[in-house]
Amino acid sequence: MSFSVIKRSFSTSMAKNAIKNVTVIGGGLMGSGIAQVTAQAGQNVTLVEVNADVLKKTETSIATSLARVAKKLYKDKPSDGEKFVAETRGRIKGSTDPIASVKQADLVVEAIIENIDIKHKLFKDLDAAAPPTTLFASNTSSLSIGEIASVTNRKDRFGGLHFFNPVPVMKLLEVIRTPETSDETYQAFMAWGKSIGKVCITCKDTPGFVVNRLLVPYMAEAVRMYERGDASARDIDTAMKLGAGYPMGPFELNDYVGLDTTNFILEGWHKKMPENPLFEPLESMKKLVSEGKFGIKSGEGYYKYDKK
Ligand SMILES: C[C@H](O)CC(=O)SCCNC(=O)CCNC(=O)[C@H](O)C(C)(C)COP(=O)(O)OP(=O)(O)OC[C@H]1O[C@@H](n2cnc3c(N)ncnc32)[C@H](O)[C@@H]1OP(=O)(O)O
Ligand SMILES: NC(=O)c1ccc[n+]([C@@H]2O[C@H](COP(=O)([O-])OP(=O)(O)OC[C@H]3O[C@@H](n4cnc5c(N)ncnc54)[C@H](O)[C@@H]3O)[C@@H](O)[C@H]2O)c1
Repeated sequence: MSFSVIKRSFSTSMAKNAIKNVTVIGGGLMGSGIAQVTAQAGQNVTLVEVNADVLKKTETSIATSLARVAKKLYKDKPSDGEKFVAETRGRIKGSTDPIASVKQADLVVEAIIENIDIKHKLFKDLDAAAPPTTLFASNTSSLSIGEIASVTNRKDRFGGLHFFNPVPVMKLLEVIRTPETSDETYQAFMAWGKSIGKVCITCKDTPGFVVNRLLVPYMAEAVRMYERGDASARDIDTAMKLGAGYPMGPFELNDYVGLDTTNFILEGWHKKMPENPLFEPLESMKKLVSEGKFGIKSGEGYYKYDKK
């Protein structure tokens, strides 16, 4: 079982909303979901990872997720579900060569580790390799889009496309424009978001955009409550699910998002805004991250999980 190779045609004008060939860089929690929903919408996807082993894992997680989607969409006709899965997977091509992967891309969505230096290095290379018409977007949770774009020569064709985990289920897409993002690019992002079935909202290039600016301090406050010994993690989770109607409690959500990601977010914001107590990094989270306990993806975080 392997990703198929797709022949693709290059479109030159974004004005017709001709995004057909999308390159997704990073196939972790988010990149795999972004590749999946894009392929589900009938577009060709090249998914780039660091090596063949990670690509294999990405492929497995997309297959598992697609099977869940097919079960729901085609519950009365499983054979159509199988066709849907095969066709969707057939539109995704795996690659370990970021430079080659952007040569024919209409849009590049970056979903690699939340680290400005690593994102800068990647975008510098991609900017030199991609056609000038290619639009670039970052799925960053917390970094400034303008700062990420600063290393490229296409700041007018750069913006934020911030998805939510799990991407195949969460309907929202935050579209972030910097002062330099052109109207044409912004319109193309909004149209593309709609084309892959998302509801788009617009936000300026501010820390955390809309959702994370509210959600991350909430998750951090829950950890502070636990660190003070006010209540157990389990009871805080139960409280927020049964008392506030949240689908997951804050510790379940931290483990789901990835403690490495939340920790990166808090450390980055704290460095930039040390006066804001909401962004103070968390001792228990830093310790778990230093032990490689990132949450569900590593098998342990605030809770323990069965390794699949
Ligand atoms: C930090 C970042 O920058 C920003 C973020 O992403 S912040 C995080 C945002 N995300 C959240 O807040 C998620 C909160 N949690 C939830 O909404 C829900 O718990 C959940 C959707 C993850 C799971 O829902 P839950 O009812 O507990 O479990 P489950 O029954 O397994 O899943 C519900 C449905 O979603 C589907 N589903 C869940 N995960 C899926 C996946 N990865 N792929 C495809 N389908 C999936 C299931 O198949 C199921 O479908 P059904 O209703 O037709 O049976
Ligand atoms: N986890 C979330 O809930 C969430 C939600 C929205 C946005 N984000 C953002 O999305 C991005 C990715 O987060 P994630 O949770 O998917 O992380 P993740 O750790 O699950 O996946 C990141 C993937 O990127 C790959 N990678 C790293 N460097 C690479 C490179 N140079 N080229 C190709 N692949 C590379 C890694 O091998 C890894 O598989 C981050 O910027 C994060 O802040 C995360």
